[in-house]
Amino acid sequence: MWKTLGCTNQDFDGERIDGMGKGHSSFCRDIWQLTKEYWWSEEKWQARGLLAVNLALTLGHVYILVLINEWYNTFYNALQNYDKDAFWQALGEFCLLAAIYIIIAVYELYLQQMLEIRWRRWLTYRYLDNWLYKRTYYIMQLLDPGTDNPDQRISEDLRLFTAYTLRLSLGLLKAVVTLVSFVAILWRLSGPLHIPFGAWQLTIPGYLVWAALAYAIIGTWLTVKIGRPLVNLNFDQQRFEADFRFSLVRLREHGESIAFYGGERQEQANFVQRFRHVFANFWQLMQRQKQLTWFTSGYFQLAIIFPILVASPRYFAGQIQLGGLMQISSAFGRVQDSLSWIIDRFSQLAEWQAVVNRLVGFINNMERVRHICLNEAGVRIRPSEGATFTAVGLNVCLPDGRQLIQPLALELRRGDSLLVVGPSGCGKSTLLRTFAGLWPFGQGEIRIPQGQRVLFVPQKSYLPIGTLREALLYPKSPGSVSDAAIREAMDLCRLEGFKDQLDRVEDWSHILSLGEQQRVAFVRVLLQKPDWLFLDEATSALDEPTERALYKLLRERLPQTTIVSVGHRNTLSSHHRKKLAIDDSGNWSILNL
Ligand SMILES: Nc1ncnc2c1ncn2[C@@H]1O[C@H](COP(=O)(O)OP(=O)(O)OP(=O)(O)O)[C@@H](O)[C@H]1O
Repeated sequence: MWKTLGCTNQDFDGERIDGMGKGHSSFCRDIWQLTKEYWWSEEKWQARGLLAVNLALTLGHVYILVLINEWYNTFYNALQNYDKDAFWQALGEFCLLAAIYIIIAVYELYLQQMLEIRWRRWLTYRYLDNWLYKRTYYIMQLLDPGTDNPDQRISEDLRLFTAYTLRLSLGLLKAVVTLVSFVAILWRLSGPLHIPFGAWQLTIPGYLVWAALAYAIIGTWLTVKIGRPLVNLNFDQQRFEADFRFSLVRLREHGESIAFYGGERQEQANFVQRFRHVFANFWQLMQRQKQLTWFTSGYFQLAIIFPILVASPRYFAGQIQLGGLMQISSAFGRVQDSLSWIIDRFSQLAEWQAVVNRLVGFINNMERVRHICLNEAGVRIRPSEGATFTAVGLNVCLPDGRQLIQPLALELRRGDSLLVVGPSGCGKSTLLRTFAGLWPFGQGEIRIPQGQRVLFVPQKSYLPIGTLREALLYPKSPGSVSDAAIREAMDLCRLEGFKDQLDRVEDWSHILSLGEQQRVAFVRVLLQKPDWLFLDEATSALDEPTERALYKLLRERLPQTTIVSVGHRNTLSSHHRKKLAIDDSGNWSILNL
């Protein structure tokens, strides 16, 4: 049954990472998918304007480099010719060029960073919207365990993506323009090379250009070959680091429970185990980077003397002066720099590709789980026509397709109260999740009255870190209810001891007892006044008199509210009019109390 519905988490195996082997066209498609929306968004004019200024500065940068290269010729010739006037004039020119260069360099970085952070802000909000939309964050946990650490993707990967995309694409542009400009200069300075072959003579025009091209292309090819495994290694490194960090955060979150159990040894073993992955992967990364560094540093050292070596025959033949030799050396360096740009950036390109894979995988999987839930979920939630809550042929299953509860038919009217009972693990909480539209596994239909307030209260309610007022009103905003109303609800729910602490900022889940946290949930109920209230063992940590008082309060204050409670205690029966009993095999019956 579940296979035809497609509603099982076995449909997902996470995104596949093929690294460089993924294919350039699909990589470009991925980049385009991530990039296009911002440049056509409501921020497009600011973004495009900033990009245009960045492009102009990049081109200006290259132009200044060309002028400085020309300056080499003048300056070294002045030195060689002992020409003092030309020397001072060249120094003056240099000061001017250097001043312009500094201004361009400062604003190039500043405006690029401005564009980076604006783009990151836009993408972060978009990813957050997507992640929170229609409870995608929760459904992903059920349907798509392959998407690891979404938090890291939103905080870290988006930062890297915007930084790399801008730096690498502007860097590429600079490299191409520099290459074209300096190849032209090198060609002009180079002259032909004559190689004698017995009676014949081989003439290579512009031989310095060919030497620079050959040097850089061979170097680039070797670097790509050596550095290719870095793509997957970087991807894994990010994942292992995030897993390790997350396990540390869990210790902090569950510190008390772990301390009661004395689970430090177990936790330590868990940390060590996770850190082993970090270590082992980093070790491989190191080895690979070592190989790459052997190569690249040798390559760059050789690049210092290589141009002088190849241009020296013309110098010693008296065809060029010292200024020409120095200009050749500088131009050769620029050609080689821009061609071997990929060498310098290889590990960044690898990481960039890993980041793009992760982000595209994340956004596609978010869309996929939402699509499945909207179109293929077995349990459909529809608005009901009257003021009744109805479940029709509701078949609740586990993610692997096993049936939990036999097809259920249920009708609840305004003011009704239903207690759901059954042995532990029979599916009571899962039934409430299904009512809330959080559980897509199964079949059937739920009809919920439209435009009415529905509130689900779990055994342990979420308490945000912040003021007690925020915790009491969650998810409403702090200004939405008066302090007088909050204090009155606190009195009624026996939280009067905290009335003067509404502004205290704390992690309240670590301060309030479980019973107090359950009373906070009842304050929320009184303040939010839902029409339909679902309570999942919401009074399990309270003593019986307090439980009785709170249910009495609900009846007095919210007489029209329909209450569905899940619980094990016999005392709960007296607060409800109907009982839904479920057994271990998923059979059910409804009794009047
Ligand atoms: N995300 C999940 N993936 C797989 N199985 C799950 C998941 N969530 C719950 N289950 C299983 O579904 C079954 C029903 O769980 P549920 O929490 O609904 O039981 P319950 O009747 O509320 O139990 P209790 O009375 O102990 O709270 C259990 O066997 C549980 O292990």
